[in-house]
Amino acid sequence: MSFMQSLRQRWHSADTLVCVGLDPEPAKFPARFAADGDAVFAFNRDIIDATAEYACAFKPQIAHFAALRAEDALTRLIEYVHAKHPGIPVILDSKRGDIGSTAQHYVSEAFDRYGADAVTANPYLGRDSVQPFLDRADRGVVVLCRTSNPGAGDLQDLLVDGRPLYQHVAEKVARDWNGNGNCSLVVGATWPSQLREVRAIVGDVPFLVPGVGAQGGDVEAVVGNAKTADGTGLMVSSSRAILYASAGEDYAQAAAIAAKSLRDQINRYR
Ligand SMILES: O=c1ccn([C@@H]2O[C@H](COP(=O)(O)O)[C@@H](O)[C@H]2O)c(=O)[nH]1
Repeated sequence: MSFMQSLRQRWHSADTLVCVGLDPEPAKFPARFAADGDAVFAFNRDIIDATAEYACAFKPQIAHFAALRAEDALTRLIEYVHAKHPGIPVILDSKRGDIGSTAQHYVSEAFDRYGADAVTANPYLGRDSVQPFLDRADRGVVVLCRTSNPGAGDLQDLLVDGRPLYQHVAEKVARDWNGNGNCSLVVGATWPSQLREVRAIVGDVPFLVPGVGAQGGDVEAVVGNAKTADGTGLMVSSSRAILYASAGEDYAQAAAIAAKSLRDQINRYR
């Protein structure tokens, strides 16, 4: 099954638009992991098991693993999701982008080395840099459009032909790059009006929406502005607010409660 088919099936079968972000920070792990040489894997595995029921996708962020030299844990975690929670797609958040010949290696990294179902991609280098990702029709390509960070507008809002650059990205992806139907867009929860604008441009193209939870994005505004007509179309992503909901022995239970609470809040406004 392709990424898009898995995602749509998961939205409906599990009735959830929550994407659980996996951003390991060992300093925030509960004390029991201090002496565990495989803590990055073990902590994330527990979070995955606790939150799977509420997840339409998992999103490991590659820098959080690479900085810890924990690429092996990342590989095993993606395998673990596929084996223990089949049907929940994994989005590797690596925001890759380079000339085509190098991009091909980023494609292999995400899909062949790590086995991810989708990957985040930076459109800044243009069509040929994203093409190797687009060609993997069974995998998802999640293109940065209007990111959640405070400085997102520095470049993404620059006017080109009278319209902000992020709107051009949205239009290009929806009209030109999505021939295989495997594209989605990153639009931050912290920008409600931009969510609405991008939705109006791209129709039913799914959004990965980081920025709720620790970054303070408003869930009601996200859902109201960005859901599709059938009440789906979103992967509302939260990492720290779920992962580190408790630093005590109840960390997994607290993560489950946080994920369930986000799912319920989203569903209230769908
Ligand atoms: O625009 C973007 C794109 C990616 N991210 C990533 O999402 C998570 C957010 O973590 P929280 O703890 O829920 O704030 C993180 O991995 C970012 O690298 C983003 O925040 N904004």
